[in-house]
Formats: sequence, C-alpha cells, structure tokens
Amino acid sequence: MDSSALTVDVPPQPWTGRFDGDGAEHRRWWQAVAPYAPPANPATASSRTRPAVILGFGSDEGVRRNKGRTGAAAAPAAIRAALGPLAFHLDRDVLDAGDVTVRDESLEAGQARAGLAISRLIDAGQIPVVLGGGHETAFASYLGVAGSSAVRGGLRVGVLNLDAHFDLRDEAVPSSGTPFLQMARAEAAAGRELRYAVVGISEPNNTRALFRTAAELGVDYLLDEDCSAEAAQAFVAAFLAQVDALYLTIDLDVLPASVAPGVSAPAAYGVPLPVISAVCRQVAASGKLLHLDVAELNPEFDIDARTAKVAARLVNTLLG
Ligand SMILES: N=CN[C@@H](CCC(=O)O)C(=O)O
Ligand SMILES: [Mn+2]
Ligand SMILES: [Mn+2]
Repeated sequence: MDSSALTVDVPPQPWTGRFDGDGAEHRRWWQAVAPYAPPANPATASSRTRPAVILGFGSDEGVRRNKGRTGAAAAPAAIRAALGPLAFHLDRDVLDAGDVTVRDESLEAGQARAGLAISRLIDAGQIPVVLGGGHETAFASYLGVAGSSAVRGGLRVGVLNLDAHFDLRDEAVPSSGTPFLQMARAEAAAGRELRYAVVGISEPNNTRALFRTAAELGVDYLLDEDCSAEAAQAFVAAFLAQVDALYLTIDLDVLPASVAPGVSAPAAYGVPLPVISAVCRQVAASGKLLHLDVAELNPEFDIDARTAKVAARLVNTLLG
C-alpha cells in the first residue's frame, strides 16, 4: 500500500459545534473528527469499525453543464457544518481529508484526482465518505472504486443510487446527468457489466429515452410512488444479495422538496425520509458498504440548512 498523503486542493479545515465538555459522554462530531493521516496499519476490509474518511468534492461544473441551478460546490462545507454539532455515538474513527475542488473546465481532471484519493482510501481499509458536488461526483467515486485493488481483484460491487433520476443521459459532454452511463461504458470496456439499481425514480422526471436506456442496461429501479418501507427494504435486500460490496450514492433530490429544498431539482413527490433512512440503516447493517457519497446539496437554495442537516443525519446513520 502507498501510505503517502492524499492529493487534495484544500486541506482539512477546523470543525465547529456546541461544547458540552471534553469527555466521551459529551463528544460531538466536531470534537471526534481528526485531520486525515495515512494509517500505519491498514484495517481489514471486513471490519465493522473501519475508519471513515471524509473527502469533499467541490464541484458545480456538472450541474452547470446539465443546465441546472449551480451552487453545489459549497456543499462539502455546509454538510460538515451540519455534522459538527451532532452528538457522536459512532464506534469508529472519522478523519477529514479536505477537498478536491473543480474549477470550470477541469471537471474530468478533478474527477480523476478524487478517484485516485478514493482508491487509496479503499485500499487502506477505510470507508471514503465523499461530500459532493453535483451528481458528477458519482463518476469520481466510480473511478475510485473501480481503481481499488479489491475491485481489480474481482470483488463484485453494486452501485445503489437513491435518486429521482437515472442520470443515464447520452450526451457528448459529461455532466451531473451522465455519470451512470459513463460507468456502464467504462465497465463494458473493462469486460464487465455495471450492476446499477435506483430507489426513488420519478416517472415524470425521466423521459422514455432514459427508461429505455435503463432497460437496455438491465437497471433495477423502484419508482418513488412505490417506495413503501417494505418495498424499499425488499428491493435493497435483493440487490445486496447479488453483490459482495456496495457503493451507495445519495442524490438528495430523492427526498421531498419540503425535506430537501436545497437541491438543483427539488422533488414534487419524493421518497419519505423515514424510508431513505431505513435503507441507510439496512446498508450499514449489511456490512457491505465499501464507499459512500452524498450529492446535489445546493446551500444557496436551502432553507435554514434543512437539506444539509438531512445529509448529515444520513451520513451519521450510515456510519453507525
Ligand atoms: N443530476 C441531475 N440529474 C437530473 C436533473 C433534472 C433536472 O434538472 O430537472 C437529470 O439530468 O435528469
Ligand atoms: Mn436527482
Ligand atoms: Mn442524480
């Protein structure tokens, strides 16, 4: 394993939150999170207490290219600010590696840079927690997962997306609307098939062309209106059973606009938070979580940090 430092654009910044005391019984996230340092001894990949490493992916470029409302580049700081004050009940170390940032035309370079950092974290037995960025964050995550030693060695990884959209657009220029088609093509080029499932698809927000692409790629999906707690749990259990490990990506626009107003494309219907939260608990309990990202928070459109707080709570649930 290469134990050198990660290449990031912004080093980890100080965390803040309420202070109730120094002891473990008073601990909050801001007191528990430590700046990233390469591990002396990698954790075993199966360990339930693998350290989590937060990595921001400050990018607006994918949403801009996808003709959406920009502002997601500020999301990593907003999610950290919402995580900081939360009481810390986790049984694992949490480290902050800082941010990879994307400026204008350098989206692909930023995705490659983040991908290298993510591969290195996975190879060290850590769980990367990438805070996007628009959903172009997912292609950075894919590069990291696909480039990790375990996946190159044959580990079967499934991609589970909690999202109102397929993000399978066939466009000449990659964006926040294309990452899963990019993944499918990259997997095909590597002689593999993408295992991709989506919870929360909104029929009126995905064209027939997108449903056809999903069918051609064998994508499993559950419509937002069919997302009862039982149906979502059965869907996720069936997907988990097909894979050795999971890359979970949460596009916050899967949630109703009242719960997640701070996104580029707020959902008129949306999957209720208790259902999304239960899916996160189920993924955490499976022990198969290899990599995680949270995308599409746009603090400019948030109301009283509502969306950032939901993102923080889901991250907290997934690492618990
Ligand atoms: N990552 C976002 N994807 C959606 C956005 C939809 C919209 O802007 O209305 C998509 O491309 O379909
Ligand atoms: Mn979406
Ligand atoms: Mn998306």
